[in-house]
Amino acid sequence: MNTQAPAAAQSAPQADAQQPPAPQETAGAPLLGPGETPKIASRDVHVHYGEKHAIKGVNLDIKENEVTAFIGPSGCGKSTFLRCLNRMNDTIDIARVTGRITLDGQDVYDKRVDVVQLRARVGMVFQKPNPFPKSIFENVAYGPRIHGIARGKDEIEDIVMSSLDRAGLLNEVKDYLDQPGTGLSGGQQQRLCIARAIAVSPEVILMDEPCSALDPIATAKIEELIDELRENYTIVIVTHSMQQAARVSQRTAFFHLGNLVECGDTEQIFTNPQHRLTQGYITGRFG
Ligand SMILES: Nc1ncnc2c1ncn2[C@@H]1O[C@H](COP(=O)(O)OP(=O)(O)OP(=O)(O)O)[C@@H](O)[C@H]1O
Repeated sequence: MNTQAPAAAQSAPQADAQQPPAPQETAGAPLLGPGETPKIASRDVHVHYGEKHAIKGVNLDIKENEVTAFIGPSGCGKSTFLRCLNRMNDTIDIARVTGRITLDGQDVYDKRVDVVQLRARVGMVFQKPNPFPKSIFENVAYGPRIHGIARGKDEIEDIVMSSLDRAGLLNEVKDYLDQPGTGLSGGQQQRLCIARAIAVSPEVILMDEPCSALDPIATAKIEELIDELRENYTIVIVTHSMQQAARVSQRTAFFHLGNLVECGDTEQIFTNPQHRLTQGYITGRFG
């Protein structure tokens, strides 16, 4: 597989605002330069749901220890592409993924890949907080137990405490660890889900609109947390909020009708987009 940036992607053309670009015409810098190694690399990735062509030849590199935001109008394929990165689309019968996605250079769609292990390395946090119907402690302990990450009681307890701490939740719940996770507020439940993802030592955390069900205060806490987490994890976030993308991400990828239209430094995308479709979206001309 050719891993060089397509020439058109390097030269960042100005395309017709009415027409979605062909995949090779992605503006900005979707691929890293020579000498830079992506954590995740996608090459010519297409997704079909039956007849529906939802993702059209996406070439994109995701940098390590950065937050990459996926933005774009509803239905443009952000969540579909996110789900390709840890094979969550495998759970959708009619979804067909082609192309190549690598994690640290290894093909995640290789038949020998253990999908359960892959999803431990590339964890996911969903739009609606979805704690298990178990205690706060058990929500976090479950993953390390089934993955055999921790053996003794003390080791499990250490992981639970440090995961809750990293997710910024420990102080609020330390006296109620045996209470049901579902009894927490929405924002706390989402931080519990982040703690649950962290507990299995992922390298990448995918977040699909993690704040859409939360109030502004809970949202601010999650955004702060995302900023702290990027020191140790690679984060990819789908968001409908351009303000959120601008606040939390270092790189932003703009999708439209299944195409990756433009990708670049978040500041550049929001202040000096190269593609007229990106400009139209961020200035609110469509969405
Ligand atoms: N399970 C599915 N079965 C069939 N079609 C689907 C499925 N999931 C998504 N699609 C279609 O694929 C396209 C991309 O959807 P996707 O949810 O990835 O977009 P999105 O940009 O994340 O949208 P939103 O911002 O509204 O969440 C849409 O046309 C959608 O209807």
